Amino acid sequence: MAAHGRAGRGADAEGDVGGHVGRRQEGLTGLSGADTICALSSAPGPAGVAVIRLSGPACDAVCRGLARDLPEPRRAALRTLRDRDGAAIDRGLVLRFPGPGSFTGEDVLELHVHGGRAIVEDLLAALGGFEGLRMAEPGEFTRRAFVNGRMDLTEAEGVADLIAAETTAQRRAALDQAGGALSGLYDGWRTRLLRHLAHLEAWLDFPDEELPDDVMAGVLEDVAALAGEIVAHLADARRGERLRRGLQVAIVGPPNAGKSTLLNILAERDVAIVSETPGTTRDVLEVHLDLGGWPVTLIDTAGLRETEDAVEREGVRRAAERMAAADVVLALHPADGAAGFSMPSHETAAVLIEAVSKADRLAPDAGADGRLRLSAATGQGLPELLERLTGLAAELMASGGGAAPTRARHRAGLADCRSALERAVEGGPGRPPELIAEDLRLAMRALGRITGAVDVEDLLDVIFRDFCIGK
Ligand SMILES: Nc1nc2c(ncn2[C@@H]2O[C@H](COP(=O)(O)OP(=O)(O)OP(=O)(O)O)[C@@H](O)[C@H]2O)c(=O)[nH]1
Ligand SMILES: [K+]
Ligand SMILES: [Mg+2]
Repeated sequence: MAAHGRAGRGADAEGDVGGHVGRRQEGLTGLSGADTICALSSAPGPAGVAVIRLSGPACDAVCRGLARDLPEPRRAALRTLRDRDGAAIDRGLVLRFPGPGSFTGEDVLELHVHGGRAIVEDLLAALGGFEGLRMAEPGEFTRRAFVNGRMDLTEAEGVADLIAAETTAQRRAALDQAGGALSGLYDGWRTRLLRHLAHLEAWLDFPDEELPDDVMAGVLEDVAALAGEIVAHLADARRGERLRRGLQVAIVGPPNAGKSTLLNILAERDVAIVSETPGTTRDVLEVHLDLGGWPVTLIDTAGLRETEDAVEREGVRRAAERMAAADVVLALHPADGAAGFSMPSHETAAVLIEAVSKADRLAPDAGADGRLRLSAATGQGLPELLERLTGLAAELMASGGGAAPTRARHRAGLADCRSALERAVEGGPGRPPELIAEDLRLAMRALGRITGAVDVEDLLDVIFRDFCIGK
C-alpha cells in the first residue's frame, strides 16, 4: 500500500489501517536498503560490557569475517573476534537476528565485547574495512524499524522516551507507549472511521441510489461520539507532556531570599553559587529531582528587582519568562528581607506556593500568614515542601486512566482530527455524502500522521534527530 498521500478517493487506498507490523513503507526515506549501519549501542566505556550493533544486508558477511563463523540465529555464541589479518581483538558474544523478525526488520548483528575503549575503537576500525558498512546516524536503527513497518511513530517515540526516562513514572509511561498504547488507540479510531467511509463510498459508487437518511444519521452519531472521545483524550494531553519533561517548579523571590541555597539543599549538591551579595544568580539553573517516581525540575532564577545592571536585568527577564511557563511557582519571602515584597503579577496557570524563607530569622512569635516556613539553615519546612511538591506532581502528571498524548505534535494531529469530525457532523445527514466522506478522510489522515501511517516524510528528520546514536 502507498505510504504517501494519495489523491484518489476510496477507503481501499487507505487500506490496512490495523496492524502496521510487517508493512513496508515503500520509498519513504531511501535509508533502508543497500547500506549496513553500525554503532556502539551501549554508553561509551570503560565498562564491563560494550554492545556494538549492526543492521543491514552485510551482517552475515561481517559475522563470518570477524568470528570466522555464522552461529545459529538468536543464540549467543562465544567467539574470538579477529581483524582482517587474523589478529584477535577480543573474545565476546556474537548474536544474529535475521530479518525481518528483528528490531529493525533487517538482518541485525550484535557483538557483546569487553567495554574497553581500545576494544571498541579497534572493533569499529575493523568494521570500517567491510564493504557497504558505515556508522549509523542518531536514531537510525529505530528509524529503520519504523520504515520497515516494525513499529509506528508513536512507538518509536516511546522507545526514545524509554531511553530518556529518569524516573519510574516516566519509564512506565514510555514503556506503555513503546508497547503500542497510543498506536492501538489511534489505529482503533482510524479503523472505526474507515468502516464508515467504506460505507459511504459504497453508496457514492452508485449515484442512482439514494443514501437512506438513517444510514447517514447512524454514521454521524458515531462520528460525533468519536469527536467526544478525542476531546476527553486531549484533556489529558498536558499530563503526558508534563510527565515527559518533568514538573517545572520555578523558585522566585527578591534578591537574597535564599533561592540558590534552597536549590542546593534540595539537589543535595552545590549547583548554584550562594553569596550574601544580592543579585548573585543571573542565569537560570535547573536540577532534576525524582520525587516518589515523579520527575520534578527545580529552577533557580535571578532575584526579582529593578536594576541598572544590564546583565542582571537579562537575568530578571529570564526569571519572569520561566515563571510564566512553570507548572508551580515557589515564591520565597525572606524573613529578614524588606517587608512587603509582593509577587509581580504575571499571566500564568501555575500553582503558587508562598513560603517564608530564612524562617530561622523569624521572631518566635511572628506569624507567617499561613505561608510555609522554610529554613535552609535548620531544615525547617523542607519535608513539608517536598511532600507538597510530590503531591502536586502526582496530581498534575498522573494519567486519568489510559495512555495520554506525550507530544505537541500528537495534540496538533488530534485537534485536526477533531475539527474534521465536527465539520462532518455539523451539516447533519442532509449534507452531500461526498463532503462528509471528505471530512472523514481528512480526520483519518490527521490520525495517520500521528502514527506515521500516511504522509510523514517531512516529520522523520525531526523525530529521529532526538535519538542517540546506536538506537
Ligand atoms: N539564616 C539563614 N540564611 C540563609 C538561609 N538561606 C540562605 N541564607 C543566606 O542568605 C544569603 C543569600 O542566599 P542565596 O541563596 O544566595 O540567595 P538568592 O535568593 O539565591 O540570592 P540572589 O541569587 O542574589 O537573588 C546567603 O548569605 C545565604 O547563606 C536560611 O535559611 N537562613
Ligand atoms: K545572593
Ligand atoms: Mg541565587
